[in-house]
Amino acid sequence: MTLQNRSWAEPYKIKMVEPLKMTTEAERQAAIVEAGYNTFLLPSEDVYIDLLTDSGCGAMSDRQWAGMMAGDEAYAGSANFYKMRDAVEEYYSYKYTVPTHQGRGAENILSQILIADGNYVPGNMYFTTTRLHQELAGATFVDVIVDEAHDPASDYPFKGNVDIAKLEALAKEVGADKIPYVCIATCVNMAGGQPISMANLKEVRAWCDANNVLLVHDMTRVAENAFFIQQREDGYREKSIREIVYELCDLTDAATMSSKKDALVNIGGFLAMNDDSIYEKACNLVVVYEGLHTYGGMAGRDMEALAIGITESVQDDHISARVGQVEYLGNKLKMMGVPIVNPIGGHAVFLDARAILPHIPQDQFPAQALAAALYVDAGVRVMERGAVSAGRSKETGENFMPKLELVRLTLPRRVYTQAHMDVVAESVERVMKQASEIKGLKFTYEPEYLRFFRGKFEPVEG
Ligand SMILES: Cc1ncc(COP(=O)(O)O)c(C=O)c1O
Ligand SMILES: N[C@@H](Cc1ccc(O)cc1)C(=O)O
Repeated sequence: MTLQNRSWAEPYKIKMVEPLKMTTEAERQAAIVEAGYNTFLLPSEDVYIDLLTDSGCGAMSDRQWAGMMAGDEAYAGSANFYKMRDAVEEYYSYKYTVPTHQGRGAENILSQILIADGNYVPGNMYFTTTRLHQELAGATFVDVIVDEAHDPASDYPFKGNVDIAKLEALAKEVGADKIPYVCIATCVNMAGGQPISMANLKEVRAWCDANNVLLVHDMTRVAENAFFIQQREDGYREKSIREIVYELCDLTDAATMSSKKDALVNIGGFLAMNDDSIYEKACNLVVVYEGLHTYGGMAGRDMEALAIGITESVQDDHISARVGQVEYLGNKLKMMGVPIVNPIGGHAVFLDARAILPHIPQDQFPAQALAAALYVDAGVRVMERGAVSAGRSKETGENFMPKLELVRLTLPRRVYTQAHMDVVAESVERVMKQASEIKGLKFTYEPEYLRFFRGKFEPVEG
């Protein structure tokens, strides 16, 4: 893909550094026990290379930091809000923008506006917070992603695609009038950072039009999706990321955004749409949950940084280096024989924990155990994305047992170097060699909502 015969380098240079703390293996062993084998509960000071998430932990540019000084912290009508709103319209096509403190704030408001009790919301695989807000608003989430997305070994280039036959079957079963909207994520997080193709999104759009159903876009990683379209889809090779991002957004009616990812800021999000009646309802609700409709929980300076981040996020050089670094790590792991989700994703490399730890049954959470072992080996923090994340069925209370039992090595944007990636890959290789010594885990504490964030575990003995 981007890695041709010549070497490439990041399109920036480093002008400020944050020292990292090294710890001993004994210290890390004590820290993971204290954290209940949950990497979310580790103090970040005890982490050497932090690949927990790509959310809010990217490096802002000097332009963005300069913009922070131009923060207009007026309670109402901040100049930075108008700049952010204009950037959303110019780059993402949506006419109306409602700021929120982060993505899930937007999900909450949108779900409350569009969902009625007993509705169904189809989507290209679930995301934890998105599904929870849909459920809290009274809907049942239905996965309509293509089957290939559930197979880590499949090389299918657009694993984020919707299987239109699944959408059609749902509408036949429950009635299209019970479907308020189809929820499409670009570069599907839980599928391994896998893109939806433009052609498929157009088909979804046509289906929505034919059935009088809205199309909502979780645009958290839209620029990464655009990069894969540019690389893989006929007719897009000569188009810029900026053009492709705009075209993707323009196919949809409304969007929720966690701007802590692709839009290169440390905090913030928004809800955006073209329909003025939805906008009016969103303005009514945002004042209840987030703040006035011109700040929605964001400081003026953060809205300024976001407006600038949007422009940087769609630059071709930026995005090819960003996805290129993920590819570099993924290819290195592949060469070492580590089983990972194929194709390599946009924001992360996903390890196939089932294949690495075949001796641990899924109800003993192999991905959680692997994430903990990786931390102990070299201080690299990663995240479980399997049965713990999937939670329990709201109907039966049973644990979901997803086909994908993964560990996610997530790359913050513009933060680490290739040397960090080498250290990470070597650690994964070392842990894999000792895989048979890793034990399964059981819950000692299970929170009611989004249990993966704060749950605690201990090893299953025997
Ligand atoms: C695909 C996707 N949607 C929504 C969210 C929610 O965003 P936030 O963490 O900003 O609330 C996230 C990350 O959490 C995400 O990765
Ligand atoms: N969206 C962020 C933070 C997050 C992590 C896990 C979640 O299930 C929810 C939110 C991420 O994907 O990394």
